[in-house]
Amino acid sequence: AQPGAVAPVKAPMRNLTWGQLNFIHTTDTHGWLGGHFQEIARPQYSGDWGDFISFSHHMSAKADEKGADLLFVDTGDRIEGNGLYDASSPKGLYQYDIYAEHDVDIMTTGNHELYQVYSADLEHNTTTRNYPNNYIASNLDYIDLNTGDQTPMAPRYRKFTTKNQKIEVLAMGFIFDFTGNNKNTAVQPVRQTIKEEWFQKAIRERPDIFVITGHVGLRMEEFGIIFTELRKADWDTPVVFFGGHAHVRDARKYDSLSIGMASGRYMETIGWMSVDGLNKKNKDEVSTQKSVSFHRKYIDNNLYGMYHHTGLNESTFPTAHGQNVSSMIDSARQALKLDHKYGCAPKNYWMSRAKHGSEDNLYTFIENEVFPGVVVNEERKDKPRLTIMNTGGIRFDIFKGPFTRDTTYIVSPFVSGFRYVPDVPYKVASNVIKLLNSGGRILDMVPENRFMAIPEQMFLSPLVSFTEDVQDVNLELRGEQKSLNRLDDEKPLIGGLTTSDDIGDDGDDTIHEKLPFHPQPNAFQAKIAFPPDNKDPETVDLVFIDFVQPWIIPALKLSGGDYDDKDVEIYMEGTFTSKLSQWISDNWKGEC
Ligand SMILES: O=c1ccn([C@@H]2O[C@H](COP(=O)(O)O)[C@@H](O)[C@H]2O)c(=O)[nH]1
Repeated sequence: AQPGAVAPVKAPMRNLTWGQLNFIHTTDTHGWLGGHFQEIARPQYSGDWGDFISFSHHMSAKADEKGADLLFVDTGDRIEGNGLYDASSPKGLYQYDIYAEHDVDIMTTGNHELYQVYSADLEHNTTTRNYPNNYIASNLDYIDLNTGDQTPMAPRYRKFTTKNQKIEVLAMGFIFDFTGNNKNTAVQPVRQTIKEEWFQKAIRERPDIFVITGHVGLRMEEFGIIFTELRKADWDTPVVFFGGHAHVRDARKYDSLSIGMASGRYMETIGWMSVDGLNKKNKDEVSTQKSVSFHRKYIDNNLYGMYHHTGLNESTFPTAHGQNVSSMIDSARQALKLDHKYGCAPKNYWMSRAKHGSEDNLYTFIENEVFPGVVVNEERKDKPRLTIMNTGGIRFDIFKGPFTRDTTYIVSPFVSGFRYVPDVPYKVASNVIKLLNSGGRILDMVPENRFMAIPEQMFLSPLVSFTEDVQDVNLELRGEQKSLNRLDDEKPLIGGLTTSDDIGDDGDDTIHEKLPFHPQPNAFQAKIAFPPDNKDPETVDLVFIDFVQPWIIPALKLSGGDYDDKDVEIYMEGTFTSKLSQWISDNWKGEC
């Protein structure tokens, strides 16, 4: 763990089940290779990439002892969302080398690798080269902007035989039907990919198991499309899907021989999947087992759990390699001055643990405090303005205490700036936020409204429930101190991730108290420089974060405003991220 990391708390644990073929899955790590080592309220996620490397080493040795196999899968979004990636110039200066210390057997791309030309270039020039035999790009091409050449980012699929059990694996790696990628990549919609000759050939290869990985939420349609097509060609080969993107722990049953799992976000979760009863086809050592069983677990990323699952302890667990990687992270953090303090947060501000509109809600805080302080164009400062941002642009809670350079990128990693449409009739402008927050989509050709929201809410499992509308008293203590109605409840449970998936409620390796989860709107809005008499202004400047422009123009049109992209201008210089750290420096000057 990183120096000064919060110590994980002793907690009731569930054990892992091993099978013939086992997987460790990471996804949506978003640069959190240092782990959540300063998060006092949730100490159960404080392991770092070095601990994970030691854990991986011991689990591989265990697999060898058992004569079983263990494969490592990563399903993308390795970047954006933490100072370790975002604070360097250029971005990712330290991230790629630290990440590459881990051996991955099957790797895919996420949407975050593709938003910027620069990061897609790095994926092509660095990550695919770090993992030449493991990176798979079933529906993604790279475009060389100098020559115009379009080639697969990596092989479309991969077939290999495992070390111990000699299981033949056919692996693919997808990204969801993403349209926000930059000009140096091309994403092929999954419905088209399944018609490709290579895909039709691959699904007829009769391996012992298909491993379909992808930066795809399990409740999105893409895996379902692939599964249906695969089953038309092969009705009985087991299939395991590994997904991501939605930032949740989840598992889905496709049929009795198939399962999918997703393993959360931000290095909070290490996914575990074991498969047993595999029938090795056309080989001498034919297994006679007839039914396949799957076991999934969501491992909290901390040393307490890693000791538990490996049977090791503080002195026997760390490997020299793991310790070296922890030091690499520490050195990078020092070089990037990630602990540099901009100010002291006077209290906690929550994205989903508090209702929108309440004083503990982070979006409400930005609406009421930050936007009025920073959204100013000196030449138009007296003009009333509405300022709109999408909730998905804010990535993490703010905790009471130091607000650092790292916190800035954790809360707001993106490079979005402010644009505006000047002098919009108030009747038209004030309708926009209502349309952005309505269900469905504004127009057929723009992405669905929910793509503005936080990933955790974009594709909800029917099993997820929101917190009932109760008084939010002592919110910051909830989940950390309250005990659950358990028979052995002498010790209170620690607040953390609790999962209900298609398999049941026993997926989390650590038993936690459930934390509140309130639904948030797709976008939020601040009214700035409005007339003091509460009268509606005639016209306003409609200011918005550039990410939401694809929704703003159609919403204006639908509200009766005849605007298009040509009417949009830069409102002021600077990104939301830089404005946020400036506001914190100016306003949170206390001691902590
Ligand atoms: O520039 C950006 C990029 C993304 N977002 C928000 O993030 C989600 C996607 O998050 P994942 O981590 O890929 O799941 C996107 O839908 C937006 O809500 C953003 O605001 N700005």
